[in-house]
Amino acid sequence: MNPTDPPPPTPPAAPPQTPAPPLLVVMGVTGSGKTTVGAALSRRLRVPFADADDFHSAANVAKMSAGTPLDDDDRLPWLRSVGAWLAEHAVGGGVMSCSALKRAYRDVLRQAAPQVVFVHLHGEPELVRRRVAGRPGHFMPATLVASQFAILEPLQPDEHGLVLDLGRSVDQLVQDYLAATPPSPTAPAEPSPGPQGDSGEPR
Ligand SMILES: Nc1ncnc2c1ncn2[C@@H]1O[C@H](COP(=O)(O)OP(=O)(O)O)[C@@H](O)[C@H]1O
Ligand SMILES: O=C(O)[C@H](O)[C@@H](O)[C@H](O)[C@H](O)COP(=O)(O)O
Repeated sequence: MNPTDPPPPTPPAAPPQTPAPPLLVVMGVTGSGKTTVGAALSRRLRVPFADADDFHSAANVAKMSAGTPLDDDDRLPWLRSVGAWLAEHAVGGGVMSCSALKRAYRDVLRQAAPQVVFVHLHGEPELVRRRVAGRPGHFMPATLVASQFAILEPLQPDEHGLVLDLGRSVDQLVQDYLAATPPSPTAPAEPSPGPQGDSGEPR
């Protein structure tokens, strides 16, 4: 190499790692607040929201409306369609509210979207029963709350997720999620929170 030759070009710096947008399943028994909190989280995180209630077959809805709990066979096709939505949103992120009561059900969802994070809203059965009894215009009777707690399997240590206290307000729960989830290194600085808490600003 001639000493007057220009130095070889340096390779371009690697672009900064942009973290994937969150892909969440807000899980828990009927009436735990999945729909309400899931929708608030999706606004805060600026990702699409879906409610697994809307993925049930008419037969499943009729069964629950009549006060009969679903069984594993009823739930499998439903979980597969919920998993398909998660897979479709794996890149852009999303929030799905889905009871996902058993480990095996969450395995179906993880198989479709391995990066999914579960946010379990957990709390007192009596508070949940009161909320379901007071919720207007929903097919789920309060009599099914007990059966949902009976089959609920909490997140296991190897499952990616966190547990939040459903007794807190919706704004508090959004903040609890954000506090438990470290901000990404490339995210802009957090603005000071407004008076209403859930400001809809991206994290
Ligand atoms: N954190 C909360 N604090 C007070 N009420 C809540 C809270 N989350 C949900 N609710 C109310 O409880 C009822 C059940 O909530 P919902 O989101 O429908 O639960 P799920 O989707 O888990 O069945 C609704 O009437 C809702 O307005
Ligand atoms: O697996 C089930 O038994 C159902 O999916 C149930 O868990 C779910 O809770 C109902 O769809 C009612 O809907 P909400 O949970 O929104 O009340």
